[in-house]
Amino acid sequence: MAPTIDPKVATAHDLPTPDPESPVRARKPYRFSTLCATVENPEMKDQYGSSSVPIYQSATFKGVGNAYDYSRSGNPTRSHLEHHIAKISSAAHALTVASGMAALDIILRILKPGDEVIAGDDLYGGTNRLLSYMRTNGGVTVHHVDTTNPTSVLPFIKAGKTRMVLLESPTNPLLKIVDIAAISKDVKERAPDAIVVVDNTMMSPYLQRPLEHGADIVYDSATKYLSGHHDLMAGVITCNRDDLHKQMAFTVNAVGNALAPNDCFLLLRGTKTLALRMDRQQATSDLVATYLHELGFTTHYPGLADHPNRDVHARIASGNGAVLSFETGDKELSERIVGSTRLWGISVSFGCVNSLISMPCVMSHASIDAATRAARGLPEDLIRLCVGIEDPIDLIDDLEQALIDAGAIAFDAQLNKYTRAMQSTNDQLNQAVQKLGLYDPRPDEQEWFVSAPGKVILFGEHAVVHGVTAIAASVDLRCYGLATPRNDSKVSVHFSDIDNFYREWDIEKLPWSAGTPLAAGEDHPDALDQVLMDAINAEALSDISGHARHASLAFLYCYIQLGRDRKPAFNLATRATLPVGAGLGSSASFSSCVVSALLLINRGITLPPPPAPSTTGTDAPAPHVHVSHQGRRFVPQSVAERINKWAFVSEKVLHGNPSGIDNSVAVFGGALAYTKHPSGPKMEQIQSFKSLKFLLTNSKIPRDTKKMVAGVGSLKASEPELVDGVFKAIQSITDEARRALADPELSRHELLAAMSALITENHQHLVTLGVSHPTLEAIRTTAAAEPFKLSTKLTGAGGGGCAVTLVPDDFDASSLESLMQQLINQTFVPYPAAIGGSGLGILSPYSPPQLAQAQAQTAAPSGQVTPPQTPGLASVDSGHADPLLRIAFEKQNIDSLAKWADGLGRWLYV
Ligand SMILES: Nc1ncnc2c1ncn2[C@@H]1O[C@H](COP(=O)(O)OP(=O)(O)O)[C@@H](O)[C@H]1O
Ligand SMILES: C[C@@](O)(CCOP(=O)(O)O)CC(=O)O
Repeated sequence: MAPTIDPKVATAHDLPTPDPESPVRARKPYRFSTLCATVENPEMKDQYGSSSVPIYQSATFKGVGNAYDYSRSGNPTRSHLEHHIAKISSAAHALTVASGMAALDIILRILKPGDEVIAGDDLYGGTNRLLSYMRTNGGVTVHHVDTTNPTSVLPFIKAGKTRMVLLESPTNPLLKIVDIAAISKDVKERAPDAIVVVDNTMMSPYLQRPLEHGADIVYDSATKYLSGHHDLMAGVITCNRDDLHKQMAFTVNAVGNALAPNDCFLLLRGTKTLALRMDRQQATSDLVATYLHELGFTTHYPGLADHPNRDVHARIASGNGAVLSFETGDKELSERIVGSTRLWGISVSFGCVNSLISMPCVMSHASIDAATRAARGLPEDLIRLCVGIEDPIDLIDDLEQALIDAGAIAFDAQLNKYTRAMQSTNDQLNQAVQKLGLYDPRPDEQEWFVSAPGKVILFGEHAVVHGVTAIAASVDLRCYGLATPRNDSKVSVHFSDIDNFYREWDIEKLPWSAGTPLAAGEDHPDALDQVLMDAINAEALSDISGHARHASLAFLYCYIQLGRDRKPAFNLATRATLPVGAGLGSSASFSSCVVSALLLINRGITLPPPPAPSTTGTDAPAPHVHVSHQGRRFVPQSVAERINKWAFVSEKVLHGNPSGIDNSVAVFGGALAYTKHPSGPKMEQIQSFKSLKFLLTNSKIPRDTKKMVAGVGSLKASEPELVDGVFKAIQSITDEARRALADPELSRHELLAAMSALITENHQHLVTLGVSHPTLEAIRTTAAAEPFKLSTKLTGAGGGGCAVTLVPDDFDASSLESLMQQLINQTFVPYPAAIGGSGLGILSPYSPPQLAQAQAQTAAPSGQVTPPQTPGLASVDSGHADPLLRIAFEKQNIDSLAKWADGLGRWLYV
């Protein structure tokens, strides 16, 4: 290609609208999106007619006296880009440099010592930093003025002194509007030598063309809208004045910060879709701004009817852009909101196709000191939103979920919509919500109903205790825990599944002073407090033995550790649809129920305000649509993590040295690849696991996880080589299983074959570790025999308990029936299991009408008050503190327990 113009001496651009075809019907000028998409420079035709401008990735050009010699001074790809930028900006000249700040640097080098600059007071932090540098090192005086009011600029415009006026409209991040046209006019009249410079990054040439309103130089950080994908850094400068262009082109060449060829190409490509992206981004911004405004947040966006100087903006710009900001009234609340979003990326910058969220005071504007920020009215709690091209419903849903998680909005049952919570601290929020009659803020005086699933370990049990990765998933069998307040000074437990065990303790007689108390809110250390354990055993459990003693010890240990401040009086009733002690993680689901009830009662965790009623997404008007959560995801991650840490403590009391995999599955649900680690477990959700079908068979041989785990520990000590070899082999089995489950190219048939082989292999290693049992081998043999030919392994601690059999998709119902019958004939209990469901659930405390209905339907046996007697309980003023619920829970048939619990109201899940 032979360039025909000298890029260093550009001429004013004619917009490349074709010449009129006839004097009667003239061709109209191209509109903006056409100009963007059409990269054409009639003076630089490509020799091959390439549709896309080639990248001249060359530092030097051969020959002497040609148009290009060295890429710092000029490069054909850059010439194309600069031509294109000038064209879409309706400018005579464009320069492209390494970043937006590089562009400002080039512009500020026009200044000389002694010059005065007038700049806005709501500037981007980087602009502010460079101006401060010029003040200290360049002998330049900078006046920061409220440019939103043109008259406040007037006193600073001094003929012969003012050399530059730096404007931005709308400002970032407060979206203040500056009348560029009025100020330019004033400057030209009073200081004709002064140059008006406009940072147009917030608008891009699509929405605003300051050169048409009197500006001399316009610059953009092209990292933002012009490129649009956050895949490059670039700055562009446009102007109509030849002298200024010449001076700045000289500086670009002299300092060597011109844009590199590859980035020129990317930027050229990005600009082609500028109008398209911006249309979508600002339409969504309008929705988001309206949503926040209607919730009652102070929202800054020029599209809002009450935005100050909106009329000025409408005069100089043709759109509102895609940056907005809002205030919450509380910096910590803002931090929680920002931290709770998932779709909105926490990042500086804007203008990208992906939506971003940030807090300017701690991010983009952190380089302005706090006192200056305060003086310039930049709120510390301000959240900036930079809207991308994602689906607006997803964006608003994600934002709404974050506002809920952070406690910024609450559901108003009367209005049937979310409204802004009055204040932000928990107590203030509780007061506000209490005033609205939404939920009882006295958690120790209300009933809490919780549940957690059991689990099946598919690969890696026992080895996981010693650092090997295991794969486990939740099963659709759960433990339920109901905490009912008492109005005496006793705490009690009722374990229906352990011989209907019931025991109560005088709260004051428990060993509160034994051991080392934890500070309020402190996490439990790794090791259990043995002094406290011994004291509980001696003082509260001396006459109890077996399962009931272990379960009571776990309960009392956590009760004392978590309840020192409140010493709450209540009864905890537990029941499970899971077989206890059969290797399906009953202890972990029990532990998760115990500690979540204790944490709720003691305010160790708090729930966000209530969720909106679910809709299907089609029947409600956007943007108040809920599509992503049906009670799921309601319990925030931080709350789930805290519950999981305490569930692990309870598991340690029960099991001595557990890996933590069982409680993690009980709390988080789904399927997990889990690896124990000194700095905290590594967990990864496995999605594809859910589609596999299993048959669980209970051998009905009781065994004790603690003893089985200890047994493997002793074998490891006596035969380290053997056991380490087995662990290594198990690690490669779990690695292989994870690879297979994640491999999209593996056919279903191949996946099932691989899983079957790995199951068989893993079981053999467990046999070597000595944790199988003749009954488990019998189950395996039955399932492996003709005509079934299925793979089985023990699951969990072994020594009895359950076996798990993989059931292929094409295994017909009658064969399954016949296999189950054969197992039943051998006195085993088989059941097909659904896996991968929800983790920990909490029955919504927000007085669901269904609850009252369910309670009304539960016939209370006449005159019966189940132990403990709780006179006066009915007077407890809470959502559903009613002894009838406890009676119904304890009397419910085990087969209908899950259904009954589901029917009580809305469950809020992790
Ligand atoms: N529903 C329940 N109620 C009371 N305690 C329970 C319940 N489920 C489990 N536990 C406690 O967990 C222990 C069983 O743990 P473990 O032997 O590991 O069996 P699993 O393999 O089912 O987890 C019981 O001895 C008891 O202490
Ligand atoms: C044996 C083990 O790997 C799994 C738990 O077994 P069980 O579900 O309690 O039978 C122990 C552990 O990981 O803590």
